[in-house]
Amino acid sequence: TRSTRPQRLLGAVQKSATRGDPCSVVNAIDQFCRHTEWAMNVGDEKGCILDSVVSEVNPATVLELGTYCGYSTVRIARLLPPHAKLITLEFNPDFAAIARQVIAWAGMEEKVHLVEGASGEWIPKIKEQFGVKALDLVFLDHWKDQYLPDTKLIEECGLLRKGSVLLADNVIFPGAPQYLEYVRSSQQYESQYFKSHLEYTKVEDGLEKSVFLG
Ligand SMILES: Nc1ncc2ncn(CCCCCNC(=O)c3cc(-c4ccc(F)cc4)cc(O)c3O)c2n1
Ligand SMILES: [Mg+2]
Repeated sequence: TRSTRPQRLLGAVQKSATRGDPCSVVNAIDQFCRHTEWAMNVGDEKGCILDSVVSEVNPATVLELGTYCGYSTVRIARLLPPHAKLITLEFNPDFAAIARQVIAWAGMEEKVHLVEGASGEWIPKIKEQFGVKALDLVFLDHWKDQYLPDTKLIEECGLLRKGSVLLADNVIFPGAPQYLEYVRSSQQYESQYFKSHLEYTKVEDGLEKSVFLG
């Protein structure tokens, strides 16, 4: 039977990237998605904005919602200090299976906990399961209509502290209008839009960075 797009993306990583070199994994995926087959990774252009936010926050604990093939997981993990933790939630077992291999190829297993399951089910378990007191950075890249309910759930679970940063992908395309309205109008957040493009295209998209004010 025909391979899947995630399987072909993993093949490109195993063919072109160096084991243990996260930058070569990121570059191999970008090359593949730009020149061979588009895939819904945050990509290189928005990825540079992601890098700058991760470097600025220098997080000890990161939550990623929506792993897909692990591109942004590797992109974030490569910038984290040795004992920092990245918890990434993936709903789709086939995506999770590929992401584990991409993360392993990059040599990032130590810093990454990949959890298979729905965000709504797992967010309430994070404190006890991972001994997390607060999330320093949340990267939202899962179902766009889940961004708002999951943000409210993260607040209700007491997972944010003064200065915690939410960074949301695709706020323009496919779009997360209700989420944008919420973080931009709430007194509890200081929001900033980083204009960019949908991965590997000329279509406008961007990232919204929202600092929790407590
Ligand atoms: N609740 C829960 N918990 C955990 C979970 N893990 C995964 N999921 C389900 C998420 C499924 C993938 C989400 N990502 C996207 O849909 C996405 C799409 C495009 C795109 C597509 C077609 C176009 F023509 C143009 C742009 C581009 C992007 O950058 C995207 O991120 C979960 N859900
Ligand atoms: Mg995305």
